[in-house]
Amino acid sequence: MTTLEVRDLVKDFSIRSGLRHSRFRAVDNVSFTLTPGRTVALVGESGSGKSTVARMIARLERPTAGRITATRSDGTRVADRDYRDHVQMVFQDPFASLNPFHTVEHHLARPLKLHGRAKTREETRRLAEELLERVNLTPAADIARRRPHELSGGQRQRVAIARALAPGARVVIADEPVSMLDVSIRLGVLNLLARLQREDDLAVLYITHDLATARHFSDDILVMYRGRVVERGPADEVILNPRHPYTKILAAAAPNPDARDRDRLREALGLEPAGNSTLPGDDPGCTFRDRCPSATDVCARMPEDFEVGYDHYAKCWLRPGEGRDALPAADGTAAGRPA
Ligand SMILES: Nc1ncnc2c1ncn2[C@@H]1O[C@H](COP(=O)(O)OP(=O)(O)OP(=O)(O)O)[C@@H](O)[C@H]1O
Repeated sequence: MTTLEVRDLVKDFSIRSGLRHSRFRAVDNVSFTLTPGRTVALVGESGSGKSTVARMIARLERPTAGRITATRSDGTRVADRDYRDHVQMVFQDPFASLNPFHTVEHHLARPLKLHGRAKTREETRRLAEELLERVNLTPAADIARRRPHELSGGQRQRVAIARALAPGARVVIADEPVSMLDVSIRLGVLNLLARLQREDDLAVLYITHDLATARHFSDDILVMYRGRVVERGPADEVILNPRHPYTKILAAAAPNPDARDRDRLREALGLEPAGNSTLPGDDPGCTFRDRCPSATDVCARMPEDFEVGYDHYAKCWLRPGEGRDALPAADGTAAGRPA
């Protein structure tokens, strides 16, 4: 079993427009832990930084600051060279993630050999077919011989899931794994991920726009807005009892604010297109304050994570059960609150 700890993760990108260079913070001090047998959903609208977090965990992007540590159940830290045996990724696009020139068997044989799980050709074939059966792709021998274009989108995503499990991974990062699939087959793929998670006691990070499936398939939810986690807590709590004004609006825009509905959602939120205004080194205050119906002067300062329920935190100056009048004074003291 493997636990993945993400601490104070930061990613700054430099952007060039003409002769001007500027930097902006796409991920701002994000922390969470993925533990065996649990799913954490990372939700938020397009551009909030979810994929950048996933790409840093998958080591496709180098963090500007912070650390990502994988630990075995005996407490030993997973060395860099073994990291990919433990942590694997399922990408959004099953069409782009498989090589059109290679058979399904080749896609599975490679990680099996690379990570030392199979030595002989026979063993590799047997393990590849076992993996295909586990993801309900049967008859496995027949599927193994096919190339990606001979498979449907759902079947390709199942191959991608089998490939993620091939190295024996115990942590799976699923970045919008069903958003490019036909609506009718999405649940099937999510149910498959949930079954594999139970069977292998996987630690899963499920990245999505869809609050309904986040609630159904996750134990905990993290809500991201402009690079920051603005609310976190048990899935039911966050969806049924949202505390951050942004989560409230997202929850109200549910049931299905998925990729196809992004523009509609943005419109509903009154948000400008994806993009962060957070600059490295600044205290830009609450990044939601320009849209927030409850914002006051104090929101010019960045709020801490306040505990708003059991294991439930919101990065907002508003306290549980308190209204607009109960916000603290601009210096953050409780002076503005009623006696
Ligand atoms: N390589 C890059 N260079 C510059 N900016 C980038 C780069 N990658 C991502 N960004 C920016 O970082 C921000 C966060 O992007 P990210 O893809 O992580 O968001 P997201 O929440 O996953 O959105 P989506 O759901 O659309 O994938 C966006 O403003 C994006 O334009």
